[in-house]
Amino acid sequence: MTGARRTGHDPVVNVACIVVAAGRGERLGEGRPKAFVEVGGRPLVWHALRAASGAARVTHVVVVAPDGFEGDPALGGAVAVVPGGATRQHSVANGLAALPGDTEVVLVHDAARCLAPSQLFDAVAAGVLAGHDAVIPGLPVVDTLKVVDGAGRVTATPDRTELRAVQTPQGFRRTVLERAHAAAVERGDTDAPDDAALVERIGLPVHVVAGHSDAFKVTRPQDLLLAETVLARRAAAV
Ligand SMILES: Nc1ccn([C@@H]2O[C@H](COP(=O)(O)OP(=O)(O)OP(=O)(O)O)[C@@H](O)[C@H]2O)c(=O)n1
Ligand SMILES: C[C@](O)(CO)[C@H](O)COP(=O)(O)O
Repeated sequence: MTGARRTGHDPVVNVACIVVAAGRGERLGEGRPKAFVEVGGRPLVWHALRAASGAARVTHVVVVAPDGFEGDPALGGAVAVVPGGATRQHSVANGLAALPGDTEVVLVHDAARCLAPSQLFDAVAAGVLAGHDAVIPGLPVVDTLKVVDGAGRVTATPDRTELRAVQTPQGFRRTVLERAHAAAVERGDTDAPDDAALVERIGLPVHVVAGHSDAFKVTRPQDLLLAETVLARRAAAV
């Protein structure tokens, strides 16, 4: 989709979404890139692009695709398709390099979080438009977490009320995300866990908003079963 949108009384702001879909999906073990594994009869990336394009505040969608999949029909919902990199961080950098010059806000989204709803994209974008440099969705953790040393001994039990399991889309002021990625390259970092971590490393605050239970990441085979269940629940609700 193209064209800046006027949202309510906001001035026109171009909000681009980079959907990273170039991972191998080794933990899923389907023998093909995870983003092209199907749930509800459609590839994960198709669902992710549908949600990104359906967000009222998103004006431009770039997808980062694995080798050989650049022309796949599932990518029809994206304006631009760019090649993936060796790590997620490299893939995001490739997407960033392909943004139109007038982009002011960037959302970065995992194709693997294929059922994150459009409202979550809008909520994250709204946080950036309200003045935060970086906004990420997060949910409280449901397990007690332990810090464990190399010998298998527990060294700490963090207070889980302070912990969040973070999701995508993550939203940034474009100049901040570009600075964070450039600083990572200077430091020699190549495989950041997420984009917010790169912003933290340049000393800027990252704001957390409520995540969504449907924004879980398809990582292992049982996650496909959950995705099918969510789609069936949605179909039954219409
Ligand atoms: N070189 C990479 C690695 C990951 N990703 C994307 O980043 C998201 C989160 O990555 P992850 O869930 O780890 O996907 P994979 O790397 O495919 O999974 P695995 O580690 O099991 O191989 C996914 O949408 C994936 O396609 C990417 O675009 N480029
Ligand atoms: C970006 C991310 O989805 C935030 O939770 C996550 O860090 C990706 O992790 P992965 O190990 O690359 O799947």
